[in-house]
Amino acid sequence: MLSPGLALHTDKYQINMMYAHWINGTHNRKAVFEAFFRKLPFGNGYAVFAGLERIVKYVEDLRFEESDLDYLREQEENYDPGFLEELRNFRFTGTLHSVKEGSLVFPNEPLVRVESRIFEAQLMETALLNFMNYQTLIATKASRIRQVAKDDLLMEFGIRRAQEADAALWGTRAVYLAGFDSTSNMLAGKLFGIPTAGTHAHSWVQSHENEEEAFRRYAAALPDQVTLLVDTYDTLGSGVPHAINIGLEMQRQGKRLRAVRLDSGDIAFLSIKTREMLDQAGLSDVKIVASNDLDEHTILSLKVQGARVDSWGVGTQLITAADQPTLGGVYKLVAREGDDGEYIPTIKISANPEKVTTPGAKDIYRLIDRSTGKAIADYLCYPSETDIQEQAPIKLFHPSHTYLSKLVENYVAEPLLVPVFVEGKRVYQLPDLAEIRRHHKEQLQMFWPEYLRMMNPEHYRIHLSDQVWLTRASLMQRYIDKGK
Ligand SMILES: Nc1ncnc2c1ncn2[C@@H]1O[C@H](COP(=O)(O)OP(=O)(O)OP(=O)(O)O)[C@@H](O)[C@H]1O
Ligand SMILES: O=P(O)(O)OC[C@H]1O[C@H](OP(=O)(O)OP(=O)(O)O)[C@H](O)[C@@H]1O
Ligand SMILES: O=C(O)c1cccnc1
Repeated sequence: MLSPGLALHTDKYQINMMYAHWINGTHNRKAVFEAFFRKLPFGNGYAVFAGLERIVKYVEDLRFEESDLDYLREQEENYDPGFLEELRNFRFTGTLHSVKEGSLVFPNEPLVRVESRIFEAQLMETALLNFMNYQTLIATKASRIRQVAKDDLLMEFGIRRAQEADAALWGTRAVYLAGFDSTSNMLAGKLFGIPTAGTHAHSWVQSHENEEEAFRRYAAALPDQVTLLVDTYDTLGSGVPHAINIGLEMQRQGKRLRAVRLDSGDIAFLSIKTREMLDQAGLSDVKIVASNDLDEHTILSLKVQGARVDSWGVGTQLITAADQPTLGGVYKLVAREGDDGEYIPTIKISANPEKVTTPGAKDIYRLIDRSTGKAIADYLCYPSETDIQEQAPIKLFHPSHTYLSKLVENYVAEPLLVPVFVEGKRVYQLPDLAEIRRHHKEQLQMFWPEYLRMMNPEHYRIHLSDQVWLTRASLMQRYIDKGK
């Protein structure tokens, strides 16, 4: 949105491979790639998928502009002019499936599946991962904060500390879809319809001779939304008493001081004292906002300490995912078109068993217990496998200790991947943010609290169908034998 023309928002090696495919005449061969991550961030029990709206817009607008072609021509003299002509006509003509934004997702399950000419699918890897990795990470962080804040108001304050403008904008959207109430980011408010909220800075107080007068003038200017920042000089000695004076003046005028904001010092102690002072002055309806480098850990700790905070302003730690600044999602080739037009499953072998990919284009289903309405496990199978769609009893087995299994019978199987583009045409209506937020809430209700807790959550299982497991095992064996 901020940066038009994203065809070159890619790594050079993608263009190199596109060129090599074109030279070899394999560029029109079909391929299937799947995007997934291997490890949950922040030690959380789930991640919140986000980034689809950005991906959809990217795919729809994916064109090489004349200036892109000029640049490529300058960069690489060896490029055949025919290749650049091919790029000039580049459009996404493939099929893309994706998980819906706001869904709870887990390691090693396909979140986005791209089936198209390898020429197209290869180019898209970089941008698609860039959008999915960042937005999913930030939505997950925000969802964690929502879990500990319970029903308190949550305001996003991060724009100034974000990794530049696009991150502030799309990060804010991710934060909102995962349950924050508002943002201070006006551009995000305008572009995405996110409610905006704000207090005032220390500079407002510093730009006046005295604090009380600064508060009075601010209240006079914006009487319907007054939150006064009380820590510029001395929170309990001057800030809160001055705010109380203004609150009482407003009361006499039939108006209401909304809140005071604490932005330094011991927030537990200061909020408890501030609450007492406000209550004693007859201002029980004035709320307390806290900010200052907060995250889910400090908020939880403050709640345990009995802090009397009604609303939290969270910036730096959230918008930068400071404790884990990347998700590490990958995009792997899982099938390629053979000479006869049939798909051949592909594998990437690794010494680390966790990094061996799962071959073949896969669907993913969430199995929901009919009697409790709660998720049992996610299930990966090939689209050709119909037992899951027919809700037949299904055997779930441990991927490495396959003798450990259980039969699941009374379940509903909800497909997680929905078609977004089919043969180049968008078939998915992007939901608005209100709907995505609703969907995220419904998803949370579908999981037992054990999976949602912030610390040491239960491990939610992803199971492979027999066929997927057998294909993976036989391909691994084939490559191990070849290596001997
Ligand atoms: N009672 C508390 N328990 C745990 N953490 C707290 C408590 N009160 C505040 N914090 C957190 O501790 C950190 C204190 O930050 P810092 O050391 O910058 O102090 P400060 O009081 O903000 O000082 P400054 O005036 O320089 O802003 C912040 O992350 C804040 O959210
Ligand atoms: O700490 P965060 O979670 O990132 O929340 C945003 C911070 O940004 C502001 O501070 P800053 O010092 O930039 O400006 P100020 O003078 O308005 O306090 C605000 O007062 C918060 O402390
Ligand atoms: O509105 C606020 O209080 C605010 C906004 C951005 C950053 N810090 C605070």
